[in-house]
Amino acid sequence: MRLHGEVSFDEDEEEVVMVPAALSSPLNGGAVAVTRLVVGYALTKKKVKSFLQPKLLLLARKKGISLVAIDDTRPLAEQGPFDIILHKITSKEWQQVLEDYHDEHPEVTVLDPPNAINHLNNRQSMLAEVSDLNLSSFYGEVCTPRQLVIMKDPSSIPTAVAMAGLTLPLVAKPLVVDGTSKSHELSLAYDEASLSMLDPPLVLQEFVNHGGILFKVYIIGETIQVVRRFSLPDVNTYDLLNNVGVYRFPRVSCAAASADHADLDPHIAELPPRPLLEKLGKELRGRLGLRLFNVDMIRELGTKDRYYIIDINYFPGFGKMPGYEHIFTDFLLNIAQSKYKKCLTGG
Ligand SMILES: Nc1ncnc2c1ncn2[C@@H]1O[C@H](COP(=O)(O)OP(=O)(O)OP(=O)(O)O)[C@@H](O)[C@H]1O
Ligand SMILES: O=P(O)(O)O[C@H]1[C@H](OP(=O)(O)O)[C@@H](OP(=O)(O)O)[C@@H](O)[C@@H](O)[C@@H]1OP(=O)(O)O
Ligand SMILES: [Mg+2]
Ligand SMILES: [Mg+2]
Repeated sequence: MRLHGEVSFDEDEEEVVMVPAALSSPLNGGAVAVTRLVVGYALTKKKVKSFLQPKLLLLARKKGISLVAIDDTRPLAEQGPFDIILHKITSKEWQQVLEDYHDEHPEVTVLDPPNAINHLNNRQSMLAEVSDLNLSSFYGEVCTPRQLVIMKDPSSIPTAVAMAGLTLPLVAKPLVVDGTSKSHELSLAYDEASLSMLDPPLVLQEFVNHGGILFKVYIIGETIQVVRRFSLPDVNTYDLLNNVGVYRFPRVSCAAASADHADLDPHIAELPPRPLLEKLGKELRGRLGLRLFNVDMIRELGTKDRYYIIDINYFPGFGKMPGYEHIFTDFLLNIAQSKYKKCLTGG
């Protein structure tokens, strides 16, 4: 933990600095050791716009957190010093820079480790940790839709699907998630023959009817928050018998509005039980080795507690989460406090 160690009196301080409890140390005459937490960020322009909203910047400033843009054209070692680095840049070069920097500066918290994030950049590995989760059946069942990975040769898809015994309709998703809009282009395939029109590499996932509502579960460290979003509508037998072909969707989730204040059937709107979400968040945090992500969850239509996880995203659109500025700044301060405590106890 880097303590910048300036000594000042509250009333003389130009900026209002709320010194985190574990970091403040009263000195003679009521002065406090002013501590600044320096958080470097390497984010795309789009992410900076959606995440670094004025309300977050203002609160961070009040709490003594400096958010500093990392210049990726300059060596990282020449910038900072940083206490924490936030990042969502998928290039191999950046990941190497970050790993080298972390080897040199293990005291800096990197949120999160690039190799752990990489797990979420592939729609097969992202769900692997979920498929053997064993959440207590008391709270409900959490699983993933059956899916098949197709690497190449579209003409082989109908046979591969039949052999795997997947049930139509199927959602086709690009295998790799690399931040491009192309990696969010989905298709819904109604019949086997049309599957050969798809463009591998992709995953084919069974479509699960869920009443058109999706639960976005945001995880920021130990805090979990869930919101409702409109999702794809259910597909019934009539639709299945009367539709052929592949329906393409540019980016479903981006267009999906919040359904938190919509007048919905209570069976469909009911949020997943809190204990289930707590357990899920804790398990996934540990298994994925990540602290900043969200999980897209749906409840199978007609069931009370059968949930499917269909997507996991690293450093998602936290700016859309109500009250994120408080949760995120507290999260950063907690990291600093635990490091400081460790430092004091020599741990
Ligand atoms: N197996 C499924 N069954 C039912 N609906 C699905 C399924 N998979 C995806 N969907 C619908 O399609 C949407 C987009 O799918 P998904 O979340 O996998 O894509 P994404 O591009 O990774 O989204 P995001 O922008 O959240 O990263 C979901 O939010 C949901 O509405
Ligand atoms: O667009 P937003 O900022 O809100 O965030 C979206 C984010 O885009 P960004 O990282 O470019 O911001 C996406 O990341 P990539 O896969 O494209 O890298 C993905 O994580 C979505 O799930 C996020 O939406 P949410 O799930 O929170 O609704
Ligand atoms: Mg999604
Ligand atoms: Mg996604």
